[in-house]
Amino acid sequence: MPSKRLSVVVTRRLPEVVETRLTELFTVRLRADDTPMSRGELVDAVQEADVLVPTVTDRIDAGLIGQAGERLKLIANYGAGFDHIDVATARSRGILVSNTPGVVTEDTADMVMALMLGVTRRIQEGLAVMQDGSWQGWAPTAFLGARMSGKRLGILGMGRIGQAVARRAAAFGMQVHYHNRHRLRPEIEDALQATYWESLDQMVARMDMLSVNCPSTPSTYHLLNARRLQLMKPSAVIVNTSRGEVIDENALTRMLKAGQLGGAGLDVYEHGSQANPDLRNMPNVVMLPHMGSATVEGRVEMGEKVIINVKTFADGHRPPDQVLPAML
Ligand SMILES: NC(=O)C1=CN([C@@H]2O[C@H](COP(=O)(O)OP(=O)(O)OC[C@H]3O[C@@H](n4cnc5c(N)ncnc54)[C@H](O)[C@@H]3O)[C@@H](O)[C@H]2O)C=CC1
Ligand SMILES: O=C(O)C(=O)CO
Repeated sequence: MPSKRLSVVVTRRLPEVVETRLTELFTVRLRADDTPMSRGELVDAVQEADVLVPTVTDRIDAGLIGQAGERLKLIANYGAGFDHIDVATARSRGILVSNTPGVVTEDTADMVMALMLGVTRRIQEGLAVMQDGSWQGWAPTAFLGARMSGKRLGILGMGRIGQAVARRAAAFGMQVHYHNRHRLRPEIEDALQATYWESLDQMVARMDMLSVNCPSTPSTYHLLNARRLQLMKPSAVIVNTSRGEVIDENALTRMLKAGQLGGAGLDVYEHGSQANPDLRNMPNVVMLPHMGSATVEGRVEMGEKVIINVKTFADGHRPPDQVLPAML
C-alpha cells in the first residue's frame, strides 16, 4: 500500500520532529493533548487505524484487540517494553507488533547508575539540606554512604540494558554478576567480566546491589517476591528500571520500612503511576517517575524506529523490530 494511504493513529504526543515526519509519510491522526487515551478513544483508534502507535501507558489487551477493525494490521509500539500489549492475541488476529529496542539502552543504563548512586551516596538527603538551606557545613560523620567500588552488583536480566549496566558497573570498579533466562556466550561473558548464576536465589543472597533489567512477562511477575527479598543482605540496594510487576512492591515496602533492606532506587512501580505511598519520604528510597529513557535524543530515536517499522511494513515487508509471543 502506498505509505500516504496508510492510516496511522498515535495515542500520545511525541516529539515534534517525530510527529512532523510521521505526517509527511502517512495519513496520521495525532493526539491533541498529552494525556493517555481513554478506553473509548482507544476503541475508536483501533477501529479507524491501519497502524496503531501506542505507548506503555496504553493497555492493548485482548478485549481491545477484539474490537479492532479489519484494517488494523500493525501495532507499532513507541517503547522497548511490550508487556502492555497482548502480542499472542494480536498475532492470532494477523496483527503484527513491533517495538523500539536498542535506542533506549544507554540512557536507561545511565539511569540505573544514577539511581544506584542516588541511594548509596544519599544524594536526595544532601539535596534536601541544600534546598531548604539547613546545611551547617562539612562534618566528618555526615551523609556517609556506601562505596560503590568493589561491591557486588547482581543484574537480573542480562539483555541489552543489563549488559550496558554491566559495562558501566565495571568502570565503577564493581564486581558484576548476573542471572538471565539464558547464559551469555562465553566471549560476551568474558568481555563483560560477568559471573553467571544459574540460581537467582543464590545470586540475590550474595549481592550488595541488584539491578532489575528483565522484561515484565508471566514468568517474571513477582520474581522478587517476599521470600526472595528476604534472602538478600539487610544492607542490599535494589534498583528497578524494568517494570514494577517484577517486584512485589508491598513486600519491598514492608522490608524497607522494617530496615531489612539497605535501600531502593525505583523508576517503575507495580501499579503504574500509583506507587505505594509508604515508599515516599524514606531517605533510602529514591523514586523517579518512569524516566529511564527520557532523553531528547532517545525519544527522537524511538520515533525514528517507529517510523522505520511502519514504513517497512507499508512497503510490504515485516517491520525490523517485530516482536513475537515466543519472546515472552
Ligand atoms: N525505565 C525505562 O524507561 C525503560 C524500561 N525498559 C524496560 O527494560 C526492559 C529490558 O529492556 P532490554 O534490555 O532492551 O530487553 P532485552 O530483551 O534486551 O533484555 C531482557 C533480558 O531479560 C532476560 N529475561 C527474560 N525473562 C527472564 C527471566 N524469567 N529470568 C531471567 N531473565 C529473563 C532475557 O533473556 C533478556 O536477556 C524492557 O522490557 C522494559 O520493560 C526499557 C526501556 C526504558
Ligand atoms: O521503552 C520502554 O519500555 C519504556 O519503558 C520507556 O522508554
